[in-house]
Amino acid sequence: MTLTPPDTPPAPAAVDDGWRPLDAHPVGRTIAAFATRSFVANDPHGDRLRIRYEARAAAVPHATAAQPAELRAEVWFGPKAEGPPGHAHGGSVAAVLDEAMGLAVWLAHRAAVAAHIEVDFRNPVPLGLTGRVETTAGPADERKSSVSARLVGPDGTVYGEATGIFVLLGERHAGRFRGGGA
Ligand SMILES: CCCCCCCCCCCCCC(=O)SCCNC(=O)CCNC(=O)[C@H](O)C(C)(C)COP(=O)(O)OP(=O)(O)OC[C@H]1O[C@@H](n2cnc3c(N)ncnc32)[C@H](O)[C@@H]1OP(=O)(O)O
Repeated sequence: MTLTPPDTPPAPAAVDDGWRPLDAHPVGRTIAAFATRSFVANDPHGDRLRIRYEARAAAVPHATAAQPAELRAEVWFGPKAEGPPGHAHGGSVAAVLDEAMGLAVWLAHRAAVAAHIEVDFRNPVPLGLTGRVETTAGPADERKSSVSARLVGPDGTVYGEATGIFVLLGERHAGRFRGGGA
């Protein structure tokens, strides 16, 4: 007995496009551990934001102009992300884009913090949307990397676009961004 009607075309063979969960990569494991504590990603079962990162091996560990780092995420905006009625708060959209850009730079180069970001809100994000964040981190000089990101819906709608300058952490920042908390 088959559950497939005879006129249904066979499912296309799965194509391995190289994307893996972030923690499947050596550098990505450290980054994924950081993300379990971060403002954006720390509540994967909550009602605000749920986000899952993936990376492509070719991007790790050093991006070049010809081969930029590729980190992407699937993100869900839940009811507690509300800003305008029924829609996501701009801060939640900006935070998602900010974090994804930071992690993309980290994946491509090393840990970095945002020095400057710009966000364009292209369309209001309906609560309940599951969208995709795509990032592109280019090459870095000794101190910084530029990076861009966008949030796209399943139908191709672009909800937000961002660019950023991320400063790579080095000796001069020793102690400034230590872990901790109260
Ligand atoms: C294991 C590790 C744990 C930590 C992990 C953290 C991961 C986080 C993951 C992601 C989380 C999500 C992400 C987040 O939310 S990160 C959180 C939000 N960001 C911050 O809290 C950062 C606060 N700011 C600072 O601490 C300092 O200002 C930094 C460190 C950023 C720079 O101070 P520093 O004294 O070090 O730098 P510099 O002055 O020598 O400048 C260096 C270069 O950068 C250029 N520049 C500087 N500022 C700007 C600007 N505003 N626009 C354009 N360009 C700027 C500058 O011209 C120079 O370029 P050049 O002259 O070399 O060409």
